[in-house]
Amino acid sequence: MSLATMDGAISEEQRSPSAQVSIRNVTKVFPGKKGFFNKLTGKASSNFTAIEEISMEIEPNTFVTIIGPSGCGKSTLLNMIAGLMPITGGDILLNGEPITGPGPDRGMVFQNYALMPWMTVAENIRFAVETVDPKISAKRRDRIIKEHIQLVGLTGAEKKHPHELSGGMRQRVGIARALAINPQILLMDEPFGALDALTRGFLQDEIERIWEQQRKTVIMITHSIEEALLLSDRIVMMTRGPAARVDEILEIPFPRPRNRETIEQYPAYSGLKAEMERHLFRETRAVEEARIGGKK
Ligand SMILES: Nc1ncnc2c1ncn2[C@@H]1O[C@H](COP(=O)(O)OP(=O)(O)OP(=O)(O)O)[C@@H](O)[C@H]1O
Repeated sequence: MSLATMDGAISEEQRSPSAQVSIRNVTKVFPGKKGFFNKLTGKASSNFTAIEEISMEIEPNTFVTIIGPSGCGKSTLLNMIAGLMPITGGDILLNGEPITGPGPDRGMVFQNYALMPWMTVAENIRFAVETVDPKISAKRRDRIIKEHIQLVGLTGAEKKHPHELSGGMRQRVGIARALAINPQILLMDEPFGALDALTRGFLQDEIERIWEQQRKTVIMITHSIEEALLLSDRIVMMTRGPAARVDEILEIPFPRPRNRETIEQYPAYSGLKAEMERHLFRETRAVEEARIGGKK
């Protein structure tokens, strides 16, 4: 990934010719409501600029995390990369082509798992595989399902339904389903946010192990500084909203495979952690101050 400027703009020479994802001056404005009440009062609620002129280039096989204060627009940005939400201004390119909607080149993992409750583990994965490739042979499909259930450590749970699984196991299904369509990019929106600390740690280790095997490009949102430092090659720190921007992009130099027990011993670890803490405290404090000021 290259570039990170306070004003978000990138010049031609900063643009990476090898970028897999190019986010160029992207802005998202949510339109104000024009409901019945607004018609009666003659007042329309004003438009809301969530993010403004965000730019970054992401090279293949990099693990990128996005971190920033609550409500700054992380999910908005990820949803636009996923093609689930229209872009107001700018472009998001995947391999040089503008993203205009969702596609099998991007697999998504959601915080709330988003599994089909009436389907078993194997059926949830099968559904995704068949949606992407309706003509796939049964033999190949079943092999993909089996391999991905194995990959996330769920062998034996193939016939269980989501309600029979713990949160950690459900998210393993979510990860298997996203990877089973063999996407170029894995998009993860706070994938471990709903899990207890221990399960979260186990799944972080699993993601690190799977990433070592597959080296897919990952773009992940997290609120955890330690999680970002354990998993990322680059950490994108966003400013507070409205009109959130990229403040800085940190390069994470630790060698791989990484291990949570040893990573803290690298000399750069404490400095990077302190920098991220300072950023998040500063941005979150400003959000709180604006909120209190707004209530007066
Ligand atoms: N559909 C929508 N209509 C209007 N405003 C929206 C919509 N979706 C998001 N927003 C606003 O855009 C801003 C960014 O929201 P978003 O969910 O992307 O932030 P986030 O950084 O992912 O938050 P969190 O860390 O709390 O999950 C917020 O102020 C939110 O209220």
